[in-house]
Amino acid sequence: MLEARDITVRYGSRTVLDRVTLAVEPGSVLGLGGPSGCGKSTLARVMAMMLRPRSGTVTVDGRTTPGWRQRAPRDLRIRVALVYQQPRLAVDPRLTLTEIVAEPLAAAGRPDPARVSSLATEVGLTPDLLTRKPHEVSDGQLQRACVARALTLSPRYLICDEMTTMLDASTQAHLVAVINAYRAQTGAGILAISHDTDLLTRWADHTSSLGAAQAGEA
Ligand SMILES: Nc1ncnc2c1ncn2[C@@H]1O[C@H](COP(=O)(O)OP(=O)(O)OP(=O)(O)O)[C@@H](O)[C@H]1O
Repeated sequence: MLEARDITVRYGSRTVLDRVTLAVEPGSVLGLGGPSGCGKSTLARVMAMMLRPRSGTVTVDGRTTPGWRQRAPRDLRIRVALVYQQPRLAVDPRLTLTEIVAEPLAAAGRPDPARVSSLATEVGLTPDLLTRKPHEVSDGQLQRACVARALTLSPRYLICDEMTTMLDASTQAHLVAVINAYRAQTGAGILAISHDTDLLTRWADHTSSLGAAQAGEA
């Protein structure tokens, strides 16, 4: 289970999350909705151990992270992958799509071109696209690369933060299908964050909502 417990986050004097608790079960899709600005992306970053909360804990399969960002143990961090809403802000513009997909494997010191190639095929990237750089492809094509990149190290949990909001319906359907297949094969747990209640109803086994009250002043 990926569990956030009693998470409180403040930006300056503003409390964005106030003792929020949320758990993602292995093998299931938890949908998380809530109004714009209520703190969904903030919670996603905390659960991926990329943002240190003011208080609260994140536990991955029974292990509570002792630190955040680089201070979280690497083997714990790579259990949780995050796909962002805006792929252009999530990639190095100098890299080709192949290099983007391969990044986590390269960083781990174990390049695996066969895995990169099979993930690229799964997400629907053709060989001609793989040699291009981000400015030469569409948002949908780039997001396909970001989904493949998120799966390279076989995370136990995948957080999709408004992953398909900027995409056309067919790319959205394809990427949701890829993630569902990954979940079925591996038993991974998915946190699907979206303000699109139709998408969450179709995709998630359970849904939860961060209330507007979370966005109050401290
Ligand atoms: N680094 C930051 N510094 C200060 N305020 C921030 C920071 N990041 C987010 N905020 C503010 O915190 C609030 C919650 O932001 P967050 O992105 O987590 O909400 P959200 O529910 O994901 O919103 P949306 O659905 O619009 O993406 C917003 O008011 C946002 O402006």
